[in-house]
Amino acid sequence: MSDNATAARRSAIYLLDQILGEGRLLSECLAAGALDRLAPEDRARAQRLTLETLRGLERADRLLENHLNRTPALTVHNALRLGAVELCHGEAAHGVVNSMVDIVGRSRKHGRLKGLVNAVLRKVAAEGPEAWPKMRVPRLPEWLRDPLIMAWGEDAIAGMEKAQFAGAPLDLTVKPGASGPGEALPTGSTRLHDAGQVTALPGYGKGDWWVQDAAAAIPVCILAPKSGEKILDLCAAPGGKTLQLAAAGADVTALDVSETRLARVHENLKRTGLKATVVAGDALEHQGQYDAILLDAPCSATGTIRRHPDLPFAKDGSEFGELIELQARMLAHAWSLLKPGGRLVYCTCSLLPDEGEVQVEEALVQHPDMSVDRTALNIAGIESEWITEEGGLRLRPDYWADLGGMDGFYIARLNKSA
Ligand SMILES: C[S@@+](CC[C@H](N)C(=O)[O-])C[C@H]1O[C@@H](n2cnc3c(N)ncnc32)[C@H](O)[C@@H]1O
Repeated sequence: MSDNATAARRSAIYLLDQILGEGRLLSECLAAGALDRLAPEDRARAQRLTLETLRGLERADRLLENHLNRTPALTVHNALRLGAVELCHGEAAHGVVNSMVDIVGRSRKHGRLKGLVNAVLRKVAAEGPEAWPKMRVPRLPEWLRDPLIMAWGEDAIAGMEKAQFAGAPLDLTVKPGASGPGEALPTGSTRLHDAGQVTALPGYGKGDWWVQDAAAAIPVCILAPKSGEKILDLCAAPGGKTLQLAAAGADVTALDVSETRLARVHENLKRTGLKATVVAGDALEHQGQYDAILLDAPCSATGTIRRHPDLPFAKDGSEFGELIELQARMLAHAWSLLKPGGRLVYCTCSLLPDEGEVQVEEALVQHPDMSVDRTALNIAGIESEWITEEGGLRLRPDYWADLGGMDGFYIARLNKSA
């Protein structure tokens, strides 16, 4: 057992404690420096272990409950869950068990439970790996599963859960005229299934491409930016769509309320050699007149669970009402910043119709000079059955099942009368 492997496991258990016990998102823990003390490869390992444990949590709990009389303290439970997932993924039993016994044994509060950890994990090592693939695909929690079933039906949700359990490959958007690694997807992004370290991939240093889920690259294709146009990217950070707009030669203003997240936009622009005016500010207070606007509004992010399996555990849906209200206000304000004859793309990485289809239906009632442009959806790789009644585009994680799925998104192009 290497010290590094144990350090990564200890950090993964800490992250699981934060997500499952404190309701914090993994991204928040990382931004707060949770893994800063680890070497880069151990940091990557701790993150991978955390994500794998969350994806397999339901199965791990089922295996563990057979050997536990009562649920232990959260941190011990998380050590057992992590151990169970690693064992069932084929990791050598002695390394995993010794490491978890060591971690729990060193805890002042829980050290006396190291015998229990040893005994339980040995039983899981004996029977878990064979049982694991026969267990059901882990389900979303009911607070999210129920409204999604109402919206899309049981079969679709089962497909989404399968995609979420499988996790996401790495998608790249390649700068026009450059090339990038990976296989080409129908919409033009490229995809790698075993990417490894992103910064080591060819073209990273030259800024030939950036990481962006294939679904997240579609809104800008639908906006169809033209060289020289004055375009506002209203909620821009970390900047994947800003880069697409800038790469098309548009005169881009990239605005976001979060200074911390805007640092990523600056980094991305620098690496790719692309240009945009970056503004820190509230979208609701911004002024100006633009040829085109991209509104990638803050949302529940329920379309990104393939990549962020912490979300259903850290959240409970209680703040979604406020987000839905904010989206409506942002859309109304963005509309006032659009020149007559201009176009706006509204999008969210959400699976909830209230953050997509319903927002557009309501905006159409409120703005007589607004119309949905269905012809703008006529781009490579878009299937006609993904187009919604009101004329938007609904993308779901269960689409492209054979290719490795895509993030859930809602996208609509709205044109303003001249
Ligand atoms: C879905 S993310 C944007 C992702 C980005 N468009 C991209 O492609 O990389 C939503 C963003 O909205 C920002 N945001 C939230 N409230 C805002 C507000 N009132 N004004 C401006 N930005 C806001 C958040 O900081 C977050 O970066």
